[in-house]
Amino acid sequence: MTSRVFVAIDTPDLTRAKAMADRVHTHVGGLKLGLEFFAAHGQPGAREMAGFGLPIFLDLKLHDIPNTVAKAVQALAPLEPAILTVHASGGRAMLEDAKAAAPLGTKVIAVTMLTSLDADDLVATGVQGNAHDHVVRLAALAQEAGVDGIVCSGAEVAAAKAIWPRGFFVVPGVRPADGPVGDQKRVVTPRAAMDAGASILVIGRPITQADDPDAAARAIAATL
Ligand SMILES: O=c1ccn([C@@H]2O[C@H](COP(=O)(O)O)[C@@H](O)[C@H]2O)c(=O)[nH]1
Repeated sequence: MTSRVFVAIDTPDLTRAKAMADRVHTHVGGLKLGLEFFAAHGQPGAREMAGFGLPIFLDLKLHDIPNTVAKAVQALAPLEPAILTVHASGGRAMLEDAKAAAPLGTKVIAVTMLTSLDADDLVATGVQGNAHDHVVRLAALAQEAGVDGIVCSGAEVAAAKAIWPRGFFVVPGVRPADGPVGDQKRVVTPRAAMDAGASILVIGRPITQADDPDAAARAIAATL
């Protein structure tokens, strides 16, 4: 079965990105390219990474007025990414326009509450309620807007799936038991995220910063 792990290739160094993808590409289901990589290498870099033959997840977390996001999605369309992210908090019209502008084969996925945030961060940013309530509220908005799914932590995925059984659930903030969490605050293990209903997992540093990235990717796959 194809792996449900997308490895986050978070580096501005194209040579390093390609070397990492080369090492792990037989143990993962896709490559996630985010702001760090795309800011450095843009569409030509994404095309080079597509050469590994794995689905490309463009994690650009677009967040602007509807017209600007729709035009950005149109500009990205030639890459035909398997997955493209926007921020759910951009609002319903922005989500609708992003989905309308995306190629048919691209899943548009709305980021709800970043996994690097916790309850205190919600208070500090003026958001009412806890992480669970915030994620479920934004999942409902994303579903109504017609996008394909959401990004949330493994702690909320079961609740989001309960209101959106056919949604596609992307779970980052994944850490093998007792691994360093770094800047992530809402973390779960790969197994727990899958058991809770994740469609795919996004895993970066536990693989890419391991002494032996292929062994780390294989070890994670073995727990799923
Ligand atoms: O809420 C979110 C949304 C996206 N991410 C991205 O996932 C990876 C996680 O990397 P790790 O090294 O496994 O922490 C990274 O590219 C983030 O931009 C997220 O972590 N949380």
